[in-house]
Amino acid sequence: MTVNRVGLVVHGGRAEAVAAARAVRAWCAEHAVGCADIDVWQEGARHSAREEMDSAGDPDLVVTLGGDGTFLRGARLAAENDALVLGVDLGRVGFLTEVPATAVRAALDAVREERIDVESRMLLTLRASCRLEVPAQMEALLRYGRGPMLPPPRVRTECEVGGDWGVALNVTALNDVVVEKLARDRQVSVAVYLAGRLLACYSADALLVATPTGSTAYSFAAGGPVVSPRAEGLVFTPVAPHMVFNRSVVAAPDEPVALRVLERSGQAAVSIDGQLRGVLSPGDWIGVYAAPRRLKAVRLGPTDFYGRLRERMNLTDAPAALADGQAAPLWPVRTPPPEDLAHLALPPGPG
Ligand SMILES: NC(=O)c1ccc[n+]([C@@H]2O[C@H](COP(=O)([O-])OP(=O)(O)OC[C@H]3O[C@@H](n4cnc5c(N)ncnc54)[C@H](O)[C@@H]3O)[C@@H](O)[C@H]2O)c1
Ligand SMILES: Nc1ncnc2c1ncn2[C@@H]1O[C@H](COP(=O)(O)OP(=O)(O)OP(=O)(O)O)[C@@H](O)[C@H]1O
Repeated sequence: MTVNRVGLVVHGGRAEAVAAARAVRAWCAEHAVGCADIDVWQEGARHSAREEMDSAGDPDLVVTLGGDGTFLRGARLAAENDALVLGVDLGRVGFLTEVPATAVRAALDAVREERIDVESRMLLTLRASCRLEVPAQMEALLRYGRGPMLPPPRVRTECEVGGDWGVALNVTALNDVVVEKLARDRQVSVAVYLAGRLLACYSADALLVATPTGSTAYSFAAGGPVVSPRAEGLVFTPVAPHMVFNRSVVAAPDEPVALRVLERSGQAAVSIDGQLRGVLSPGDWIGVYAAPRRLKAVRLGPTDFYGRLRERMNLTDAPAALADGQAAPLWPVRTPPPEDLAHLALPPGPG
């Protein structure tokens, strides 16, 4: 895997991330690999993923130095170019990031020497009844948020658009697409369709569609299931629905989840991976589906997703269970697994 150019996305508000960026630039200089900073927070306007990647000289590896938010911003850029993304963990939770800051040079060596795995993760994209835009007066309110907004998503010209099938928008979500109430005091009323069939009409604070990766983010906070990132599917989760049916539904990877704002509902905001991208008025709809494109994430070894879940989410054991005994490993890993277990995902065996 030849890496000719690295794009750096840095959490500029964190000194350790700024120091780690210096280490990446030094490594690139030593190995004659081009390196460009991608300043997604540039003063003034933010740019489309295409523009960011063009001005960084089309990197084939995006390195993020920060937390999960920084990784999500880097993933959006990497997906645009089918580039690899490597997350260096300099955040508060670090659920998505792969390597500690102390291992950044070793990680870059591993990429260069092709001692890595590339994990393919599902991304979501969408079609909408109209182009997504944020009204100009809302920009002023966003100064209470995280700085400048992304430009409106462009229409995917490579797709057939219009007619009953709506406008294909160039958005990719690694975590989730969220439709949420815009006014604090007015829930949204939304009809939800799975695989083209009406599931139910919801009145709720928000409705979200998550990937398996995003199942541990907002969907998890709203009571949704934890889904292995190796599984395929779309998780629909309502947030505070005022109705009896409040469960998540997990759709198959080829089943779209569509959300239509009902006639007398309040307006709704659309967020993609936590970033506000548009406003829906009554009658508007979005259809969310698995993108043909996937994220290519650098892995330095087998991912211990459940270990990370236990550790990063501070999962605690039942007090009575702790009093009743210690959890020993389920199966010994000192010998190769018997034939009937050989096809299963188990911790690495000897050697
Ligand atoms: N109530 C909530 O939990 C809530 C509300 C809004 C948005 N979000 C999530 O925040 C995400 C954007 O992240 P951000 O860091 O830019 O904003 P943020 O700083 O508001 O992040 C929320 C938290 O979620 C963590 N996180 C992000 N992605 C994760 C994942 N896939 N698995 C586990 N934890 C994850 C982050 O580390 C952070 O602690 C959105 O995609 C959405 O899922 C969560
Ligand atoms: N290059 C930069 N210049 C200025 N501000 C920056 C830069 N990079 C990041 N920031 C600031 O840091 C914030 C990033 O916050 P965010 O919560 O997304 O971080 P994170 O990567 O998820 O880490 P954490 O896990 O600590 O939240 C941005 O809102 C922005 O204000």
